Amino acid sequence: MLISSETEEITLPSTEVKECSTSSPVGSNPDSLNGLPPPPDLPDSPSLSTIFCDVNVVPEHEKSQLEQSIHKLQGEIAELRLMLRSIDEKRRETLNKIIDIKGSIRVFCRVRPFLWTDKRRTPEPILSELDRVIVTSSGSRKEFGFDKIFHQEANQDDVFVDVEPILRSALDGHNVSILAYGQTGTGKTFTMDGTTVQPGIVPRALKELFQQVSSDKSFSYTFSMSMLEVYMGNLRDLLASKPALRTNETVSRCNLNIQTDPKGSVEIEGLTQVEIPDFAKARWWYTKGRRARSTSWTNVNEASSRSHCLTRIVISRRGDTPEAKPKISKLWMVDLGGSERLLKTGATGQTLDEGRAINLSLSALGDVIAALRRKKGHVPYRNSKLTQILKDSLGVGSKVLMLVHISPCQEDLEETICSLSFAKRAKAVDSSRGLPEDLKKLREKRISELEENMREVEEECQKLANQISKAEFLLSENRKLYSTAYGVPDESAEKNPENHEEDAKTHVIETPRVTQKPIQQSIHRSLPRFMSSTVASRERQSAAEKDIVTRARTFRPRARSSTQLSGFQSLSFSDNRFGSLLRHSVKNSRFKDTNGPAIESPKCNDSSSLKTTSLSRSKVVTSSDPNLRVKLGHHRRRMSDFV
Ligand SMILES: Nc1ncnc2c1ncn2[C@@H]1O[C@H](COP(=O)(O)OP(=O)(O)OP(=O)(O)O)[C@@H](O)[C@H]1O
Repeated sequence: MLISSETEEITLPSTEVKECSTSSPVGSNPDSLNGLPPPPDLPDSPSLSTIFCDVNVVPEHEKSQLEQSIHKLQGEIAELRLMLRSIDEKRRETLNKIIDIKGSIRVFCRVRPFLWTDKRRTPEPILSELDRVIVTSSGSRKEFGFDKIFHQEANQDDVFVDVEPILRSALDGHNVSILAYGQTGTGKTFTMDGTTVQPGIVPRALKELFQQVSSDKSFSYTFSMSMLEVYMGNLRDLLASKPALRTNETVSRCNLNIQTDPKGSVEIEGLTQVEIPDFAKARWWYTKGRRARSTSWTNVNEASSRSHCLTRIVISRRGDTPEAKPKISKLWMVDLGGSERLLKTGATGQTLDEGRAINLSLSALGDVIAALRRKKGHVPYRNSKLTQILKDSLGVGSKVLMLVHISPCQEDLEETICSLSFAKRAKAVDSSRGLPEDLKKLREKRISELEENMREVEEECQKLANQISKAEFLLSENRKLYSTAYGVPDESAEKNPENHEEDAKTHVIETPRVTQKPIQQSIHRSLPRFMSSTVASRERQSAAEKDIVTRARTFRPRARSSTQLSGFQSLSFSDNRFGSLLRHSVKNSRFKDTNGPAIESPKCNDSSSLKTTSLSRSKVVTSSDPNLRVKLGHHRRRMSDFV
């Protein structure tokens, strides 16, 4: 009768009588599901047809046939989902095994190519091989081993290929940290943010997350994003709505508190957390955060280049049943502050303080990672704000990826050796290096077996996902038809959240702050006592806030500028899996193309940030150290690449 997977495709206005097919409803034929042609690119599929009939001539027995078909399809979809869930479970276990064998803390090294400003000398001091870097300095030779090395010619794609599996882990429910470490100017920001034409890890990861969940039929996911900066031991919210300058809010957003609950989960009080329903919204917020960082850098002088910039994606994964508790995981992507040797730069005053703060926190990070790697009992998380924030995403059950960046230049050699030594410490012990040859071979063999296994399971998952997509399409067409023919409202369409306008809104969730008076009482009621701030800690906080205001005033710019980043405008990754199916069949689909303009999100609440003004490019460098001044000037030029 109405829609068949067997008849030729005929699409007619819904209520006109053109033809009545005598074939059975969609899905009632066993071939309609099991013999589905992969993948379900529906517009080109010859097996589907849409034939609309006049309701007045539809015989009663066909109504029940259609009902049966709908019922059957529902059952088949449920069954397929169950199968997919169990195969997906296998996939997750396999991936976890691979990551565990390779090491849950992986350290990669990326060697920056020579820039036109570099003085190139031969012979070059750095030689990078497959899994080691050899440094030759004044006749001595040092070797540093890594899990992976990206040579000077490696591009952003090459790097992302090795980052991708850890993102899958984040979707599977593990907390994940991706950290870019290295001397100033070695390419940390390039690796994490990238440029318009060469997007880095963060924009690619955002795109990839949405792509991966669009094909995941066994769970539903929601993402939310936060961005913050750690400057001189203080936390600054980068996604907070822009308050008027000099208000208390400006100050309070500069010093957020970190809380840990009894289960060890870390939360940052008052930190803005925005829902990101799609990639377009995600990149809008990310651009906003990046802009806030560069603004702070111009307003409070070198702040952002002398700070750690952290992007957090909170992933909430739900199963089929609404009553099941969602699994929450965190993905941190961190552009660490540049590691400098202060004696060498001869920094003084503010610059010295900043350098010290960064070095202290980096060394605390190194201590934590080394302790975790050695599986030592005590892990010194409390030694810096950075490690306190990342506590639940560095430890047991988490996956850590550190990308150490080095310069290829002779004049940076000492810094390079420091960075490589840091990496060596972080990767000490738990590595295949030092293992006997036969054990190494066994390990490699096991990894390739698991990877092969993983590929098979992924193919299986993909097949099932395709079948579910097809079955869902058939179901929705049958439902539509039923509703048109018999005047019964299509309940599933009403329930579908994709049809809800509300879904398009951006929700800003803010973790409550204990320092805000009206919220304070409820916090005291809801938080365990040990998590509430004490009088002493509040005093410390208000002293720190005053300090920040003083610093901000001291460093008020002579010419204020703001940089508008448009790093994503030319991003275009293709989702070739279901794109055409959904473009043609499902309105308002979550698969829809997200390559919209970068700074455009009319649905976002913060209208102020939508204004794009003509921005001054003048930048002031006020470092107390002449050497550093040159470096920072250089850095600013690099920052302006994003303008
Ligand atoms: N792999 C690369 N390919 C091409 N250019 C690169 C690469 N890595 C870095 N660069 C260039 O080198 C310069 C310095 O890079 P970047 O600003 O990312 O360094 P950084 O380590 O983040 O510095 P800072 O610590 O000061 O923030 C930039 O102009 C960047 O475009």
